[in-house]
Parts: sequence; structure tokens; C-alpha cells
Amino acid sequence: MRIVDIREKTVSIASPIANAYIDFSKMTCSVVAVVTDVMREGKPVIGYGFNSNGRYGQGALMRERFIPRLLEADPKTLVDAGNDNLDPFAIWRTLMQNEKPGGHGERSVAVGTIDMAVWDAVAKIAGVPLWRLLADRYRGGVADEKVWVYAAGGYYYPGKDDEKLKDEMRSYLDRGYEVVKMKIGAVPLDEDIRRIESVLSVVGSGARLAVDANGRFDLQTAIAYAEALSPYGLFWYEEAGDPLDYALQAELANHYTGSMATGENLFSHQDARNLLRHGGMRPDRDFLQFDCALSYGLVEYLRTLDVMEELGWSSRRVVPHGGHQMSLNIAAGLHLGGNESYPDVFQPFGGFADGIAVEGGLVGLPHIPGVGFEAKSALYRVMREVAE
Ligand SMILES: O=C([O-])CC(=O)C(=O)O
Ligand SMILES: [Mg+2]
Repeated sequence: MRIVDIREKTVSIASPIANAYIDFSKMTCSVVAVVTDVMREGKPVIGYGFNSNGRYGQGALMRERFIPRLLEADPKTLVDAGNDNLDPFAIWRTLMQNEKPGGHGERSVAVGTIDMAVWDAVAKIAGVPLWRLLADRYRGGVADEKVWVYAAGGYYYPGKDDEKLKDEMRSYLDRGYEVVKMKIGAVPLDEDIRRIESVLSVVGSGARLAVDANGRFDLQTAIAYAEALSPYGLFWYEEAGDPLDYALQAELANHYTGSMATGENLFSHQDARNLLRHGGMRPDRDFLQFDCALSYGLVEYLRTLDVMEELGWSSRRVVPHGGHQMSLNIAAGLHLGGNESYPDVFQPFGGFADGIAVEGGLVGLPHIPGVGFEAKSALYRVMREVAE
């Protein structure tokens, strides 16, 4: 059993939307296909992966370092003999050969994307959905049948007035979501409060609205927003300050008793550990948003979940960033609290399987081998082009 080829392609996910920190006018992502010599139903098993929005495609790193390392390795060293499958942990060690610790930047995205494709292949070789494989290997066989998801959007873009924002949020409720998320921080506080009140007039209660500042604020601004947001009782207040400014996050907890969320821009278990040690995050109400596709993949995510447990955090406090099916599988198989969803933006990479509707804020997963990409036809079309 061996990996015979790894193909990658950078694709555009450009759109006119913006958060408080970046616009997405030039956003790209990498799509990866890991081709194996294992045959299922007369065809070679191919695992697919992609990196989620926010970081760009990582083709150069993959081509220069990570793909050659895997293809040059002795195939026998990448096999999990006990399970008669590929070994994602051995593959991860091979990918990370001669990489120094620390400085988790773009390489964590490159490795996370390949790792997603490896787990897709592993579950396909095993002939089961990835969520089932994860539950069987790590949670005594118990998987969540459905996963709580919230609709992320509410971006800034040219010509978008409060009426359009309200229409967007109404359409998420119509599609079965119960909690929505909008961007804040790109306009003055009083304008954001006006936008928030518009959305509240549609969703009805602060408990159904999360807001995301994308790391824009200094401490003073983060506190000013905290004070202004407090009366609304929001679902969460996300990434107020710089993702690595743990002191800011810790101080903010003295000014905001509601739930806060952060972690989408922390790319390793060591960074996650620093947040939990030094960021003043509260395990009884706050949320963690680590995204496997940006942070060295599921092999590293298992370490991050271990760190959380050591530091007294339930896995149910994790609701990953990225709105992709890989995190949905991890959420169902490893008992996370839920997953982000992008019903409209970042298509075809956002959203879940065709024909499985969100009901009461919950979504089911397809019962097909692998991550389930084949059940999302617009996405699978892009993936197949990479493999062919
Ligand atoms: O706008 C973005 O970069 C995406 C983001 O923060 C989120 O989905 O939480
Ligand atoms: Mg965010």
C-alpha cells in the first residue's frame, strides 16, 4: 500500500467581502489530491483536502518541501499495519522532518491541507465515513448523529446597507440556522451598534447573534466594544484583539462577562496551550475556534484536544473556524461543541453535503466513506480536476 502521487492546485475563492482586517479580493486556497494504489470499486482511492479561508494557497511550500518528503519516503514506513491502512501519524512525522519547533506560520496550513487529504484516504480505505472512524478509534464508538452549526456571514462589502444585512440573516434563519454571526470592527462603534440592532430586529435575541472583530482592536477599543455589547447578551464576542495578545484577551475578561471566542489564528497545540494558560479564557462560557485545516491537520488537532483536557477544558467548548466538512467530521466523531458554517460565502468550499438540510440549528453528515466531499457536487468537481 502506498501513496503514488500528490497533486495540488491553487484555486481562487476571491469575493468582494471584507472583515475588519482583510478583504477577500485576492483570496486563494490550495486543493490537494493524495493518490494511492489501493483499489476500491475498481478505482484507486484518492484522498482530498483544502485549506480554509483566511490564509492563502500554499502550493509553493507543498511543492518545495512537503510533497517531496512524502514521495521520497520508504512507503513501508507510512503504513499502519495493525489497521491495514495508511498511517496519518507516520505521514505527519515524515512531513515535519527537519522542521524546527515554533514559528507556526504558513507551513501549518500546507501540512494541514495534506493531512486532510490523508485522513480522507484513510477513511475511504477503511470504507467508512471519517466521523465513524474517529468515533471508533478515539471515542469508544460513540459519534454525534448531528452537529450544531451556526451561519457565519454578515461581511462588509460595497453597497451593503442594513436592509441587505437583514435579508442575509433572515435567509439563514429560513435555512434552519438558529445562530448567525456578523462582522464588526471595520466601521466606528456607533455604526456597528446600528448594524447589530438591525440584525437583532431579525433574529430576535442577542443569544442568537455572534460578532467577530477579526483581531482588529487594541485593548482600549476592545473594552469600549465590550461595554457597548454587554447589554445585548450576545452568543459570543470573537477575536477582539490580536490573536497572539494573550494579555489583552485576559484583561478583556475583566470587562465582559458574556461569552468570548478566539483561536482560529493559533496554529499549533503549543499556541493553543499558551492561550489557555495566559489568555484568561473561561472554560465555563468561552469558545475555542482552532481550525485543523490551518493548524497542521487532525494529527496535531488530537494533541490540541489533549492539551485542552489537561487544562480542564471540555471538547464541547470547541467550535472550529472554517466551515468545512473536515471539521464537521471531527465535531461529530470527537464530540466537539459544533462547527462554523458559511452557507453563502467561500463557495464551493463552504457548506456541507448536498441534500442534508440544517434543522433546528443541527446538521447531519453523509454516510459515505471518507470526509464526504463526494456528497457535495460543486466541491467534488473542483477536486476531481486536481486529481485528473
Ligand atoms: O472573515 C474571516 O476571516 C473568517 C472568520 O474570521 C470566521 O469565519 O470566523
Ligand atoms: Mg473569525
